[in-house]
Amino acid sequence: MSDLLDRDASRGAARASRRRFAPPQHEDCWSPSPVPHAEERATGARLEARSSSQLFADLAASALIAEASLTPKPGLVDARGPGAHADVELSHFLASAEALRPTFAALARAAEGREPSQALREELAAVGREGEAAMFAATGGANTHRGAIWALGLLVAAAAMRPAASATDIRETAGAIARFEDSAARPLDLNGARACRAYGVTGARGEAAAGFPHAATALRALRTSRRQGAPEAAARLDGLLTVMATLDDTCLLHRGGLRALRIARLGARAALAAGGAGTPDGMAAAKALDRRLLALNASPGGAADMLAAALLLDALDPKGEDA
Ligand SMILES: CC(C)(COP(=O)(O)OP(=O)(O)OC[C@H]1O[C@@H](n2cnc3c(N)ncnc32)[C@H](O)[C@@H]1O)[C@@H](O)C(=O)NCCC(=O)NCCS
Ligand SMILES: Nc1ncnc2c1ncn2[C@@H]1O[C@H](COP(=O)(O)OP(=O)(O)OP(=O)(O)O)[C@@H](O)[C@H]1O
Repeated sequence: MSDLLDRDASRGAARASRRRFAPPQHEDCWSPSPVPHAEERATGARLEARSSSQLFADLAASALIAEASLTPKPGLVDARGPGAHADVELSHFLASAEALRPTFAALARAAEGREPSQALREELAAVGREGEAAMFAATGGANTHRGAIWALGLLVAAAAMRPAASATDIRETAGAIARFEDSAARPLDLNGARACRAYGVTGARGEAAAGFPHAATALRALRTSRRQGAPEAAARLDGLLTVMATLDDTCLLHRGGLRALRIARLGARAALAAGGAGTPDGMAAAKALDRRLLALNASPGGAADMLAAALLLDALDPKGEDA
């Protein structure tokens, strides 16, 4: 895919000119990401043998690093620069992912041997909020991963409760936890909640309560593109685009309203219809979408979280036929 990109633009020039689909500065932006690959991924048996909170935490952190490092991505922070975000770049995302390992391990420990319940939901929420504090400490106050702590945190907890379960079982268990109310939640008026009220969507909470259907969508798209021979980076970008095509992403809504959501959806569909990220036409369409999102200062952060969730599920259930 890299030969589809403008080879001569430097990252700085690309940022200045907003031509963000320039080639990554380092070729390793396109090399396989830290998410374990087939032979390295935990098989069901190995997962059981190594069933430890640290394994789950490492898989979750690897998924976050892989998502952030995937380059290019429309509107999002990646190895080329901050995308539509003023206050963060890739180094913040990498530092945040590292800082969150203890949080994911603690979530897994808290969930081991448990069933979904109100008490568990509230224990996980307390750990999740500590994770948010660790993220803000690591990034100097920037929100790199709040949505991702929520989604991957619930999935890690579910995976710890159901060792060697399928991706579908893990998603459904995570949904069952999310459907309990957290009575200790402070009434924070966050951007996502405001967008949910303003536009009548259910956002990150609704996605979780439904068992993360868009993580399933991303995983199916990722595996389909791999089967069709797409390079790994293109398959991951196809996963992201497929989620963008349908998700009610409150990150897009709060930054750019319905117009941004509509542009993101139509642009993602156009890139997929043109053949996806592994083809010249698909990449050209993704490149056009990136320019439009940057002009709107809009970023599909929720879709990025669903890609990270899919990469985690892929590592937890590498041989799964289902998603
Ligand atoms: C539920 C959370 C994400 C708050 O969400 P809210 O929508 O109110 O606000 P906020 O703007 O912070 O987060 C929204 C983020 O979710 C992601 N997102 C946006 N839209 C979607 C969507 N449709 N689907 C999935 N994720 C989405 C984006 O990253 C976005 O930035 C979360 O911060 C929370 O409640 N944390 C408390 C800790 C907790 O309960 N943890 C549980 C165990 S991990
Ligand atoms: N590569 C990425 N680039 C940007 N956002 C991402 C990326 N990966 C995941 N995200 C998600 O996007 C969310 C950040 O969205 P956003 O910047 O809109 O946050 P905010 O703090 O609500 O808003 P604002 O920055 O506009 O004040 C994070 O919570 C994170 O989970």
